Amino acid sequence: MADVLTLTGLSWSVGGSAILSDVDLAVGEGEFVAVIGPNGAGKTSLFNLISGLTRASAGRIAVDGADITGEAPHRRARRGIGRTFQSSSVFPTMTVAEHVALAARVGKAKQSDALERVRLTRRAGALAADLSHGDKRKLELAMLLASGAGRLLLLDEPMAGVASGDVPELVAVIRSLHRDEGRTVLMVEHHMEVLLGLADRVAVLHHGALLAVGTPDRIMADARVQEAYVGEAL
Ligand SMILES: Nc1ncnc2c1ncn2[C@@H]1O[C@H](COP(=O)(O)OP(=O)(O)OP(=O)(O)O)[C@@H](O)[C@H]1O
Repeated sequence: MADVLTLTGLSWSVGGSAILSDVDLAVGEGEFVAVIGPNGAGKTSLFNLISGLTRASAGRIAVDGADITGEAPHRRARRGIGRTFQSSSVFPTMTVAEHVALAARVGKAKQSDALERVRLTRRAGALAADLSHGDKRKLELAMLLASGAGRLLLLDEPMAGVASGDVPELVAVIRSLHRDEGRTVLMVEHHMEVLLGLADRVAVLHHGALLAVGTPDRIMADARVQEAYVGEAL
């Protein structure tokens, strides 16, 4: 399995504070890696570095072996890096179909079946403002697919704010993008029960450093991980 994403000694400091320190992680083609860690561990900061929103202070980010550490976000998107954010980013007064059409135009990719693949076709004519949180998440995924930036998906807490009854369907959509379409996924998620059925490996961040990487079962049984989560549910 070739590595799609390779992080080497990746570090990020702000105003003299080290937020991420010396992170080494290789993600294989088609792999699903969950990123967990207590609040403030640096999970979103890691995604910001990979997607190019912030620049690394030290270390290297490579995609398919090419160094992209200093590359602009839009060039990373062209390499297939697609990212979602903790809070939904949709335009309330545009319909679902208009969102996907816009994403397809930006990316010059085919709009085709993006809505079908995220199971949102029946809401094509709805205004984004009228969607449930779960459907907004699906729309964001459809936009990534339509834009062509979905070979390496960075999903930042996609279940946040989603009604518990809608979680299984969203998990099924994400699983299908990974298993059926072979997309590589890096996903921040707090709920281990969600990750157990999805992730090949779990990477644990703690105080900006990578504490452990392993299968979900091994990570749940890891005493160092349990210690890092003292006072928080794992
Ligand atoms: N632009 C910034 N300037 C200063 N400090 C920052 C900045 N961005 C993040 N931080 C700090 O870096 C640390 C890591 O933040 P980050 O959002 O990456 O954590 P997280 O693991 O995603 O947390 P959560 O689970 O709460 O979303 C926090 O202490 C945060 O306050």
